[in-house]
Amino acid sequence: MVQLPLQSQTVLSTNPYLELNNQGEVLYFELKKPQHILGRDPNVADLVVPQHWNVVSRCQAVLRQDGVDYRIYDGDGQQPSSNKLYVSHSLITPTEGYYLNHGVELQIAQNPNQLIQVRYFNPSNAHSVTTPTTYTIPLKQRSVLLGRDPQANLQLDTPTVSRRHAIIDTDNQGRYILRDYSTNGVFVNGKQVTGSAVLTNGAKIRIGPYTLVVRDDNLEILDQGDRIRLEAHDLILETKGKRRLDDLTFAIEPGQFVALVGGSGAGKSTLMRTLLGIEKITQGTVQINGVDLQKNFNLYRTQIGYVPQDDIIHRELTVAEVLTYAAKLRLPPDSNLPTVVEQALAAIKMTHRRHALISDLSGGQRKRVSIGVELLADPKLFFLDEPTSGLDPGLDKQMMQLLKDLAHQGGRTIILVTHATANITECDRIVFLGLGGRLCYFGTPQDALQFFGVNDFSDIYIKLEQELEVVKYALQFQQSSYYQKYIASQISFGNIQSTKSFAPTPKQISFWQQWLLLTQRYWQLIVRDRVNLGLALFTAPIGIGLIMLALRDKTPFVAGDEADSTLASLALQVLFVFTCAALWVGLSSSLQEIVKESAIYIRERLVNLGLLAYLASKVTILSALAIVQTLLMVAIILLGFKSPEPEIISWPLGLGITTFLTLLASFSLGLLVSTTVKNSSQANSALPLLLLPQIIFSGVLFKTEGAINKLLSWLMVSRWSVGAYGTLVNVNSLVPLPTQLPDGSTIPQPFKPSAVYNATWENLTENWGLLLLHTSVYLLLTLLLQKRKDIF
Ligand SMILES: Nc1ncnc2c1ncn2[C@@H]1O[C@H](COP(=O)(O)OP(=O)(O)OP(=O)(O)O)[C@@H](O)[C@H]1O
Repeated sequence: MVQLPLQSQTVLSTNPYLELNNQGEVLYFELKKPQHILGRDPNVADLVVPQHWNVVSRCQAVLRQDGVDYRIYDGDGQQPSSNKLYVSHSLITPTEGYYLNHGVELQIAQNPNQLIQVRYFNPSNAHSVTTPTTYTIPLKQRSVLLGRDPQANLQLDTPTVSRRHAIIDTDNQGRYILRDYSTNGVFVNGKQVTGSAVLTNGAKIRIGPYTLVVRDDNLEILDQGDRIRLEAHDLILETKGKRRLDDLTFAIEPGQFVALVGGSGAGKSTLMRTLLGIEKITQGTVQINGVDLQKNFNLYRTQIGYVPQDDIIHRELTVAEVLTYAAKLRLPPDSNLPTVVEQALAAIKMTHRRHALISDLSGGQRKRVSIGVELLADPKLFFLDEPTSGLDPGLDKQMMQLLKDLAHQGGRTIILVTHATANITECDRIVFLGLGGRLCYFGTPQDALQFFGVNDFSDIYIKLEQELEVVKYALQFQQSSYYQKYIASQISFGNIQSTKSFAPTPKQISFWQQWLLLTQRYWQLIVRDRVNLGLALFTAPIGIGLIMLALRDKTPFVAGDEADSTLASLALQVLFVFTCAALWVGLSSSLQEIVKESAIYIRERLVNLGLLAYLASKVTILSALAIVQTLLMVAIILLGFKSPEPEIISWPLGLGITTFLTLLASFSLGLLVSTTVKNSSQANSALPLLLLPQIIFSGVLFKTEGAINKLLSWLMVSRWSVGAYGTLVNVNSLVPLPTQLPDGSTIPQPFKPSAVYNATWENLTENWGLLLLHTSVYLLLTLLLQKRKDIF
């Protein structure tokens, strides 16, 4: 919060007066009478604004003297005005009005490109100063630093703002130039600044939640963004002809705690995703402080908190580690991370459990940590999808109270989906949806009981089981006094222009920073899961050790003194086991790796996670794992089997490269499957299905004859892996010379030499090249499929 002494404008007299600022055009009105009317129509109003100020209604507001000051009412004191009157984005009603103190600032309309600032001054009662919400600093002839730094000329103290976020200088033509040095970016007139931007008079600058405006030679805070009002206008969502949201209109005031309730399939989650800006709507708008959310999602993506139904935390980390990684990923690198993490821990009342592993926490505590992750960025608009599901009644109550406190004490607007109604009275408003996304009620929980004529909330669910009843109540609600009170009088029907949309290119910490962070986190997750790590490292060596036992003193890769017609087949079988072992461990180490954290990925991607950095961190750690797996496999093979004579390349080196490339291709295939399956159990079921064709079409157990079989074998990692091993061992050379029978014929050999195993460089590099090609194609497909999951 910026708190500075009021920089008052020209004082006209000692009488109270209003200052109206319409995008830089300023008017003053002295207040002398017991009642004044502000408006555009001279027949109605005595404080008349010019006709082209069409944001102002014909009768915009009534001011009635109240002691030495005035109280202001929206519209004519009975009917609201079109664009409404707000104080810090909270609606001022026609009937209750708002008491004016010296220095207070109101707005007509909300959209920063349209709104008119109204300031009230009373020089004779200036001691009752309220903290002014506006702060102006001069820009002329100096360098102005904007940021979180206490030394900044304009301190913007919120976690998503960098210490030195941007600097405004004057160039030699007298123009103001803004340079962006931040992590989360600067938007000027809705466009993201790349490097620098010229600021013209009236330019709107967005930095984190703040909206600033250049007025003449000053920079003014137009909105601190710490209070968010949300309006849904005529929301309709249809999918394949089926209506999922049916013309919903309502407004949620800053700091309200709101529950979306209704029967299963009524559309609660759909509505939440729509309000959150991540579900495309067929018709209607969602406005955040008067700005169309869907068209300006990037402006708000770091300002909105969202806790989906699934936990968005890794179970292998401790509470403090989860919060620290999330803070490093989401906040500017110059943030005071320990303090931010401490504050989040305190807000979720988990300071005492900071070192506990997430897997050791209860469901309610895990949910609290997910909430803590979102609180790091101090969002003023917060969505939660069923945060109390699975909690016992006591925990349900604690969670609802925690959320209520976060809303009321932190000034946050909190919207949650819930099925639990035991503590619904903690909410300020409930949105009751019926089948087909119909609005059956909007208002306080207490009035809901009256409207439906019941004593218990669960009875409302029973009443709304039948679609006919839903239609009846939706209509009844529209005609009720509750609709007038909670919706009609709260909605602004002004002509709201939507600000220009722009390409969604959120700025994020650099690729390398994200990669390093994600790699560190992934490494920690892998080493914490000791059992899986042990299986990943030792399964293949154990498998190979078992073959050694089975073969006893046979040397499959080296021909003995006596001709053995089965030796080549045996060598190929053993090499095939190497391939299968590498395939098995490669696939099983990677199949779960994307799907198991898909909820976390989707949430982090929505904030600022880079897809390339994410996949690169997976490939880095899995490659490191593959190197260790390779070393172990090579070591056991060298120990257990007599090495063949090197023909092209040394056996240990060739063995190592082939094993590593097989592992690389296998884990890439695993990642590809992990990105396509829906859940972890599908990933597990996929393993045999993936291995079977690799075994059948490897060319070892069956000859790959015919075009289709050949093509299929080309698509198998196993074919190229066993091809490379066979080339290194020179399997063809293990076939003894055919024994001639007295009649001149020869005894048929069990193994016919194949061109696939020709011991040449070309053959070896072709096999390795194809393994690399498989790897590249799988990773590219993984990237594309993962990209397709993006909401924007
Ligand atoms: N992606 C989608 N495409 C088409 N229809 C969908 C989609 N997602 C949900 N629906 C349908 O929209 C309706 C509302 O679903 P939604 O999940 O929003 O309901 P809900 O009230 O949150 O239900 P629950 O309480 O069971 O979670 C349902 O009929 C559902 O089948």
